[in-house]
Amino acid sequence: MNILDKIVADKRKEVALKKSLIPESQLKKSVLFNRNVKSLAESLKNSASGIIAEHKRRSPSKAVINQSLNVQDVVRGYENAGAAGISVLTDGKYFGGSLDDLLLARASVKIPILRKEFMIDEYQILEAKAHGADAILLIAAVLSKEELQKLANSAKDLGLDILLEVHNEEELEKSAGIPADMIGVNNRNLKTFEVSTENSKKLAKLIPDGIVKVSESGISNPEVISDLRDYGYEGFLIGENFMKTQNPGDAAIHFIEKLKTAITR
Ligand SMILES: O=C(O)c1ccccc1NCC(=O)[C@H](O)[C@H](O)COP(=O)(O)O
Repeated sequence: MNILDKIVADKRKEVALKKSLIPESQLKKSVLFNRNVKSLAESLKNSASGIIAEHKRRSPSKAVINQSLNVQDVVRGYENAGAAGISVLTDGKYFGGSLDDLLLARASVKIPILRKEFMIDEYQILEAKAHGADAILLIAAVLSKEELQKLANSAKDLGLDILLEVHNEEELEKSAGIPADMIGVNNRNLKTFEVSTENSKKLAKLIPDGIVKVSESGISNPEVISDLRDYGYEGFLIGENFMKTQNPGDAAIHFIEKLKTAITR
């Protein structure tokens, strides 16, 4: 079994357990459930940086990245640096995240927040809304077309933006007709962990017009963003490059300063 299949198998068990403890009716009582969400896609379109900065403590590909920081300090630093949005990993077992991280992030920043999670059930979409997310992630590699449609409808009913993640042409074809606000091309192969930003360039022309293009993973250099903008990308998801430092907010400030120079050259 590859790591992605293992993560999803664990997630199915986790969601089943949670459902038995916290009914959907309780999630809908959260004060955040009726909050007006903000559009991450719109924020990316109107942003100078286009950066979605991620809170990521560890990962299957890198083990520990940074476990010593407060989520609120990290996300405030990102907002202050000029990020268009925040991504919060909520998976506990493989990424060291939690729904509490999402709540703390929500309480700390005004910019849109993506719940970065392996979504396999509509229950998790309700959870995302109840904990203050503005957008959710759907990963084409782990969902059938029918599942994608069902989860996307559920997100749209709650007013949440959808970042639909693909890694190859086949997944992009499967995603046709799904009401995504953003298509994210993952530069990391989630089965082998190989990373290449060339993947974003390869798939760019196959993404339908009108959908915000996001390049995800393995971005550590502003020149890469400058290059990907020429392929129509408006969003750039960056985790490890910021989180591996002692001050991710400062790292984002320096990155965005260099990005401005790279873009104007
Ligand atoms: O990051 C991993 O190792 C990983 C492994 C398996 C499934 C998902 C994984 N990452 C989730 C992400 O999509 C990234 O955290 C995100 O794109 C940021 O990537 P990076 O800038 O390379 O930290």
